[in-house]
Amino acid sequence: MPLCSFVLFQLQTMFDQFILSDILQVFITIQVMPVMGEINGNGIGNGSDQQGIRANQIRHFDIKEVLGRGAYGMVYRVIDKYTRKEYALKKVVVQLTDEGIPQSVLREVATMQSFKSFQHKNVIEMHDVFHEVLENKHGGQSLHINIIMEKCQWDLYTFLKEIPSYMPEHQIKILSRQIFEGLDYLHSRNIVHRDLKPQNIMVNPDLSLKIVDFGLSRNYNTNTAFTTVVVTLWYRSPELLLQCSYRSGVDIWAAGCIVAEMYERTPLFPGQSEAQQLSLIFQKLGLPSSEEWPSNSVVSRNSFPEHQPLPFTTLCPRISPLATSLVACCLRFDDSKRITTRTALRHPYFC
Ligand SMILES: Nc1ncnc2c1ncn2[C@@H]1O[C@H](COP(=O)(O)OP(=O)(O)OP(=O)(O)O)[C@@H](O)[C@H]1O
Ligand SMILES: [Mg+2]
Repeated sequence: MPLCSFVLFQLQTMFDQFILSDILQVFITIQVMPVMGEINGNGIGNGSDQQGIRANQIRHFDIKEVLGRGAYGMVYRVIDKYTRKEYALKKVVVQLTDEGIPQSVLREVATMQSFKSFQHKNVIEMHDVFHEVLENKHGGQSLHINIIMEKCQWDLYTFLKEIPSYMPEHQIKILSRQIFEGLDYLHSRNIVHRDLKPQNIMVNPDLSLKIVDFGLSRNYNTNTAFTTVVVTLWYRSPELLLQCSYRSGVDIWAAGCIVAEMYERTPLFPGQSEAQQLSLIFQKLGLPSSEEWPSNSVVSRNSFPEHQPLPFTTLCPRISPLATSLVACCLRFDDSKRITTRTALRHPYFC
């Protein structure tokens, strides 16, 4: 099937699950931009940007070592051969079969494209996205999506693992504030990250912090209920685990877990299955009352034993009283009572 018909087929079959702006973005990205690519190298960009990347092709970059791996992509350190600037290249390889391009990849491309116009110090700067269609050894074709972004030093997971001792509170505060500032930027643009976790938060030696990996992001409207199973288990909020509708509160829950983890250097709720994750949350924070239990939950409250909340000093012995107060506001069972990014940034913890 020619690539353009294939992409149109993809878009059609995804119509039910994909919002219109995503479709337009993906259409522009996959369908229209290759034409521009012929004129302008193979770039899905405007050929050059303020940072000096020209009509982009992979041969314009020296590919160095692997910086990280994810579900779909490998991330490499690369050097622009012309400007000698260093970047991170996320390469997503998609086999072009009749099964089609994974929706999450299309979503990430669309989101990353829209992020080219967004600028925030705590959200990774995306310089360009371009693609190549390559022949496989056995005759098939694969689509290589190359995302050029600013390169950071560590992800927060590696950072917390490698620092020799506990972080002083003033440093935790610097990092925490930036998580909320990055989220505030995303939420104010109706983007819920949905997969916030230490692996998706980059840290640099000057303690600047950037949120990455919008593979599972999606534009949302206030009343939209999404499909579930998106946030990595340990940082997954109760409404996701109970398969209820959710909004930006899922990121606030994850942020609360991450702030606590920065003090303890160990995850707050390290569940191994969805059921165990819920049990662990209720064992530590107490079983919510029947009034609080969502009426549309697929799991009954009776499935769990009664638990009283444990004091935070037991859960997180290293956390300070003001940090406890902020984390507690992030970890409210009812997402409508959870703190917002705006209010969190005015919390006395940050004053
Ligand atoms: N800009 C960057 N600078 C340095 N390292 C990075 C950068 N972006 C990502 N990494 C590293 O690569 C890892 C994987 O990146 P990323 O989260 O973007 O991909 P992913 O998890 O495959 O995404 P997806 O959820 O779409 O599968 C990160 O956890 C991190 O260690
Ligand atoms: Mg990731």
